[in-house]
Amino acid sequence: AAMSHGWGYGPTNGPDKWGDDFPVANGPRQSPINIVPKEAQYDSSLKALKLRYDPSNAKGILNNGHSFQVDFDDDTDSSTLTGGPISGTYRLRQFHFHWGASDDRGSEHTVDGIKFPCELHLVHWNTKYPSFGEAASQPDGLAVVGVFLKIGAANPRIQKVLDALDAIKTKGKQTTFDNFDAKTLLPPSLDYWTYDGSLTTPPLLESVTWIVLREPISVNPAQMAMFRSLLFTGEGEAPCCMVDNYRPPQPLKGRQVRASFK
Ligand SMILES: COc1ccc(C)cc1NC(=O)Nc1ccc2c(c1)[B-](O)(O)OC2
Ligand SMILES: [Zn+2]
Repeated sequence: AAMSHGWGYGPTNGPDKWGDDFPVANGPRQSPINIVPKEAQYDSSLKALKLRYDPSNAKGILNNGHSFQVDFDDDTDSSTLTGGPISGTYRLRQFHFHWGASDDRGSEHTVDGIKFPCELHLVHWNTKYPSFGEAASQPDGLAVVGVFLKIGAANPRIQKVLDALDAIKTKGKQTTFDNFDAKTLLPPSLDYWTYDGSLTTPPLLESVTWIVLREPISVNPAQMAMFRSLLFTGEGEAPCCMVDNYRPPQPLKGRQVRASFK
């Protein structure tokens, strides 16, 4: 039955219910997955990732009711992803995160069953298509770089993003966010696992080449708490904390996970 109040992460509209409105939820290339490093195949033909981001492309930051995202101007090829497992040029459109109510969970991908407290997704679309929307419905339309966050030392690079969250506490709020270099959010090593998958939120389109970095970045507990200060709900609604906005791992269904490193 159609979800009366839209999809979410609660007991009545969460990941187990998404298949009611989005049958592709049970498709052959759903995401996220549990990554088992020992079963990933090293592929020497995989190229190094090349991320060239122009900080001036950052436009705004938005609470979309499921996460928050930083949006970029993707009208030109000034912020792009090339190399890695993909061919052609993919443009950076936005990045966002998924996180838990406590540090023991929150990531979407897991590694040997381990959940991280948070996961960053940098979303890029294939410029062989005329727009993001078009690309999102094509099997090679999107390339998403996933980065795990672990609890450790404070991360000065993420602080500018976290300091903007006060202004977008409730669903639908957005504010300007300029001059931000998303490359500063990446770890020193760009070693990655890659596999063919999907959006991890409805419409769950099977259009994503996933590129999950092996090395996490760190945030300290106070920074992690700032993620948890956001609300799923809009202004004036009964407040519901934005936490546990992650989909659990989905069946691999015979897919191969490749590694860019030995
Ligand atoms: C209602 O949302 C839409 C409507 C129309 C179109 C064409 C796309 C979307 N959604 C969308 O792109 N989500 C989306 C995009 C990229 C990523 C994820 C979700 B993720 O898996 O969390 O990480 C990578
Ligand atoms: Zn995501």
